[in-house]
Amino acid sequence: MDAKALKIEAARAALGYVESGMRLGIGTGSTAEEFVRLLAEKVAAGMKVIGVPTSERTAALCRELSVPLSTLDETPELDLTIDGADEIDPALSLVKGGGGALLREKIVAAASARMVVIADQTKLVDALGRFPLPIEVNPFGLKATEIAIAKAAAKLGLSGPLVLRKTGGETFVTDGGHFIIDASFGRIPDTRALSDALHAIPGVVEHGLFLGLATVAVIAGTDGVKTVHPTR
Ligand SMILES: O=C[C@H](O)[C@H](O)[C@H](O)COP(=O)(O)O
Repeated sequence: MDAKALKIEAARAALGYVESGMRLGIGTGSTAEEFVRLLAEKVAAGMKVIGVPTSERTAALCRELSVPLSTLDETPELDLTIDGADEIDPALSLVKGGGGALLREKIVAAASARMVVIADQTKLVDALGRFPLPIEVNPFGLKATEIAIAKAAAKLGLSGPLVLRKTGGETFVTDGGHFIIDASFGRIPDTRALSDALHAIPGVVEHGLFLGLATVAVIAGTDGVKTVHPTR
């Protein structure tokens, strides 16, 4: 089974968490897109849900497939968010933001009673940090913010390249108008300490560590789909 097929299997299994009448946070990325496609089939068959998309990209796909949408301002409390991840550890701490949507994803997940993460088995890790950590920053004072990130990381014994994300040769700009610095720190032993240190930097808007947000992960592998609960 190829990676796309595994993503579809995880997305299909996550549909089991969706009930008619729910207010849904809808994630971003290739796995979340498979979920949107399957959700659209359920909606066409009569399921009543209202979705809050976590990116303009997801919003466009939902509109194309006639999945009813709301905004977080109109619908500020959600029953469930379904989203992908770049890395998932045994506590269900996540790295997200490979697609640049981490800020809206985190706001939506925090407004949801539950968050189901969908992924193929390659996303499971023993410790977060193999995937570069996306850090969303304000364009103002970019260099100063980068220096502050490096200093904060060094205090925690972390170091590595900080790379301003580009796409097609241009600086990548998030839906919120911010930039992303991808931080290759390697293994992050204390994710909470790094999260707190990054939040203390004024130019950092948000980062891609999702701690204590995911309630369950639905992981598709070559031997089937399994449900993972956080080990705390
Ligand atoms: O910003 C993007 C999101 O955090 C995605 O959920 C994450 O990058 C995983 O994406 P994919 O399902 O394409 O691997």
